[in-house]
Amino acid sequence: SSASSGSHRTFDYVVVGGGTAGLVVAARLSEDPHTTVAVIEAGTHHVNEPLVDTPEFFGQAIGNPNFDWKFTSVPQSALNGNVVAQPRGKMLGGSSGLNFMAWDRASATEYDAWEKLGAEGWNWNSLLPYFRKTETISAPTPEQYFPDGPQVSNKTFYTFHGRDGPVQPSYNVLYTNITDPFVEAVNKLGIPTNSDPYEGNATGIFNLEMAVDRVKNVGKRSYAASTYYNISSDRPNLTVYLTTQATKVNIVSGASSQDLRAVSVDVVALNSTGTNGTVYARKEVVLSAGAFQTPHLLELSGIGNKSILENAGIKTLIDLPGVGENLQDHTLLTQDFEIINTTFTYDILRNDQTYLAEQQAEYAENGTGIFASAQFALVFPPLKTIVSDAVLSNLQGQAEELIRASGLPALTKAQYEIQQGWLDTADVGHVEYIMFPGGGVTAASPTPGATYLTVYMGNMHPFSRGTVHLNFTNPLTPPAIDPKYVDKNIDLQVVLEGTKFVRQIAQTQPLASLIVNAHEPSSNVTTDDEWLDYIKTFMGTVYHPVGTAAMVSRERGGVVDPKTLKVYGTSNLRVVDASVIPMLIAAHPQSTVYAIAERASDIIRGLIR
Ligand SMILES: Cc1cc2nc3c(=O)[nH]c(=O)nc-3n(C[C@H](O)[C@H](O)[C@H](O)COP(=O)(O)OP(=O)(O)OC[C@H]3O[C@@H](n4cnc5c(N)ncnc54)[C@H](O)[C@@H]3O)c2cc1C
Repeated sequence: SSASSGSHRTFDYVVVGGGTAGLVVAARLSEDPHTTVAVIEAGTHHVNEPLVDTPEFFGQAIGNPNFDWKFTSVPQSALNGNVVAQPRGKMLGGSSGLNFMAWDRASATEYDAWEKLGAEGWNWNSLLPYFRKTETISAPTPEQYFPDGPQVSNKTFYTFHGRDGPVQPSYNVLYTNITDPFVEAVNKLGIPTNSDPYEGNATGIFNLEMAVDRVKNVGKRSYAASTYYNISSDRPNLTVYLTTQATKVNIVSGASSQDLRAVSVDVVALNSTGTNGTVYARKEVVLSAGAFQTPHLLELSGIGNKSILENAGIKTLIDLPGVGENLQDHTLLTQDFEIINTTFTYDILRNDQTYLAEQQAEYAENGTGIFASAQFALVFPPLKTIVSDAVLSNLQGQAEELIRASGLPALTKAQYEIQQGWLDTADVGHVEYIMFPGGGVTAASPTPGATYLTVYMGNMHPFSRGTVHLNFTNPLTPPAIDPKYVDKNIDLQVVLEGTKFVRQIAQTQPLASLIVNAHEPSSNVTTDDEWLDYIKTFMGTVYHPVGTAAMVSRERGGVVDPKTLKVYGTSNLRVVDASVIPMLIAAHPQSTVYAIAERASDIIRGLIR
């Protein structure tokens, strides 16, 4: 039910942020008809909005204030002072409504590392039931396997996948004829096809599930608003405040001198349909505002590093120096190649107006065809597959030096020790390649009539650590986001090696004979210095910030207790979103965020102790 202004603004639970995690928590807590739940969401609910629903339009809502918070980083010193765009979904559904719909998981080792860092109870085995609980998915058909990928039995498939969860991901149904040659070239370079990367080893090259519904809302993005909100929206005990921004959690002394209590949330209307004033929580406040805005709200509420709060003139209620620290993100570098134009690619939507019109009609009629597709192949090689032994040992040396550096925060040191091992591990992807069969996404414009192959490269396990902190005390001013991209030289070097390897893929058969030339960067870019120049000019993000309210021990710099997800020093303020992830994983995070929120909901309901 939608909120009207009025006097009944007290609920058992107030969830701040109706995004990916927030809508899971709201849907699960409101299953009990005697529990009242409010969601405070700054964006609107987009219904029948092509820029959200149509898979082929992925990326087009970025930068549009109706969908995107449009944050930017502070100037990045290792990138010649460039600022890097930091889009975040501003709508019911949050970033699950803005993202590229990739639906994958990391390797078991990477989730188990969270527990090693101190996130007690959070590991592959404890998350697997929640991955399954989130989704309904059909096993791939024989045509949906990549070359050289053995078929997985239904029994095995459903050990690792869900049959009755709200999100409806699916395998793509339309493939271009550049995909198989790309897979075969990657195979030749020692990276095998992985038929089911969802079983705990997510390395290799694989066809992935996409959050595209082909069952219920056929051909549409399957995201938190169309799934978790849809199943709960007509409950009278669930209230959603849209176009309403939370500005502060009000906190008072609690029963014990140790623990403070969150009692209400101040809110500001962003337009005439929004709500001004205060929303009250009888039991708890749950922060699900995402990896940038959750720490921002904590600081605005007096929880954070005392000296940062003092500088801003905010009274410190809980001195918690981990708030807004430990920011980690996957950096992105994009290259494209012109390919011979007898090859069918997504460029056809630019190059063939008849096909475009036919496809538009088919999508409008049936929800099928190229507009229901966003086709990628994902490649997660271990580091040693893409670099020489000499480079590997050099990188290991750099990691060792980083570990020995004095003044390293305890959490970072523990992470580095794990990451150093991963430099030489077979079951952890170190970089990611995303193959998109089409062009038009690099800085160089496509030539009319030409066809392209795009390869995005991401660094999965960076050593650089950034911060997000309040900028001004005006709560409506965005926080200062400083990801410190490639701040550590080892990251720059991994990106350099990873980027150069893309050329190697392009030079390997059967792909090589389909390539006309390197388009962006052009084949003039060959030396390391030229590559580094390209990297520093064009580095962006895969949009995966995590870690800014980490669930590790307070002594280690944690912000929430992993057993309860309660903010240290409070009895009833929890964080449930990507902020709690203690260390990045080699995967796109959304399916993991949904699983975290499912497990968190069981913790809040007392089903896990
Ligand atoms: C452009 C883009 C592409 C991506 N591509 C992929 C992909 O292909 N696959 C993948 O797995 N992941 C992808 N991701 C990442 C993934 O979407 C996020 O990791 C995930 O959705 C984060 O979930 P969350 O619940 O932490 O935050 P969000 O889903 O962002 O939710 C936060 C919510 O809180 C609201 N909010 C924030 N502050 C306030 C406030 N003060 N008051 C009221 N409301 C507030 C926001 O409007 C938002 O709705 C992408 C992200 C982006 C931005």
